[in-house]
This record gives sequence, C-alpha cells and structure tokens, in this order.
Amino acid sequence: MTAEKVVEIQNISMNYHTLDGETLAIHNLSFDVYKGEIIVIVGPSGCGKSTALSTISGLIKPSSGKVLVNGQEVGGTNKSIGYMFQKDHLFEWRTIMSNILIGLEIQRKLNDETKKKAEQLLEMYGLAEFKNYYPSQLSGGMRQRVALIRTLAVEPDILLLDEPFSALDYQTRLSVADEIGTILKKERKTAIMVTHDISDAICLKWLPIFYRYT
Ligand SMILES: Nc1ncnc2c1ncn2[C@@H]1O[C@H](COP(=O)(O)OP(=O)(O)OP(=O)(O)O)[C@@H](O)[C@H]1O
Repeated sequence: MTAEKVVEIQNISMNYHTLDGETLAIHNLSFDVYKGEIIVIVGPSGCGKSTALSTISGLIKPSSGKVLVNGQEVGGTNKSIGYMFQKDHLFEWRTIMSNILIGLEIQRKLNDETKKKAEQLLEMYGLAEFKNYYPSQLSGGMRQRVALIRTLAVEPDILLLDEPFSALDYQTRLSVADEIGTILKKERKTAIMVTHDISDAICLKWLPIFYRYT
C-alpha cells in the first residue's frame, strides 16, 4: 500500500513587498508530508518557517510554486487544517470549556455530539476538573494543552504548530512537548511543527526535517 501524501509543497518561493523593499522569505522550497507523519522543521529566526505554514493554511499565497493539501491546490483557508500559534490566544473572559468550544461555534458545528467529544478530550488529557476555570487560573503548560484541545476539537486532518512551546519555561516545555507529541500520535494526526530551537525538535522524538534557507 502506498502512503498517502497530504501536503505537497512544490518549489515555492515567497517574496514580501513592503515600502522598505522586497524580502525573499522562501526560495524554492519543496517537501511532502504523508498521512500520520509528525514532522518538525527547524531553522533560525526569519528563515521563513511561519511563512511556509501560512502558505499551507491558505493565509497567504506563495509568489511562485504550488501548495497542495489532500491533492487540491490551496486557494484559501481550509477547515481541515488546524493552526496552533506561539501564544495560546485563549480568551481570558471565557472558561476553559467555552474556549475549547469556540472553534466549533465559529464553524457552526456545535452540537451534543461535538460537545461530548470536546468533553472527552478534556477528560483524556487531564483537564476535565478545570473546565469551569478561567485561563488565568491555569499554568502555562496547561494553557498550551487547552489550546491544542481547542484545535483538535474541530477535528482537523492536519495540524500546523508554530513554535508552540516558545512561551514556556524550559522544564515545562519538556513535559508539554512530550504530552503534545503523545496526544498527536494518539489522535493519529498529521502535524507540521516549526521551531528555531533544535532541542524542541529532539525532545519530541518526532521525525525532524532540517531546513534552512540561507
Ligand atoms: N507580512 C510580511 N511583510 C513583509 N515581510 C515579512 C512579512 N512576514 C514575514 N516577513 C519577513 O519574511 C522573512 C521570513 O519571516 P517568517 O516570519 O516567515 O520567518 P520565521 O522563520 O518564522 O521567523 P520567526 O521565528 O522569527 O517568526 C523575515 O525576514 C520577515 O521579516
């Protein structure tokens, strides 16, 4: 059986044009990601990692080349993709449960079944007893776990993680990295993480791709 390609990056380049001039953020980048793979792209700050993720999510279109997700060229944002950022972006005035349900509300998918699934995720990942707490009552590591569960609640096929541990202290990031790696494997998600920190990639024991544009 041949493995299924879910993301195909075909020779993409990205030029940003601003009043100050032109920035070549990505130059001729190509790679494929197969179903169920969890890969890490490591490179220094400014080498174009976030830009690469944004082309996959459809937030931006590359200046040249193609990005395919599930065999279709990306032409805008796509509900099959979940994006988790450096900061957890939890809404402080909403409880943990209500933060977790926000994606479902926005996508008009909130019903008894999806709510139950969200409850199960909270239960499974040790946050059920905190569902009525507010984000400020949780530790940084727990907040990142909530952010991941919020992303998983809408059941994306592909997860994009942009330096998801960078706001955490070293001890916490080790345990959160481990937890998040375990959650992604258990949920059988395809995931692409970008980081400037090689130790993040190594401590995850995922399959790293080392990419650097110079
Ligand atoms: N919207 C934009 N307009 C102009 N230039 C941009 C824009 N976004 C990114 N850039 C530039 O493109 C280059 C790549 O940025 P990008 O954020 O993709 O890199 P990165 O590797 O994710 O870095 P970091 O880890 O610091 O976020 C940088 O030089 C950045 O200044």
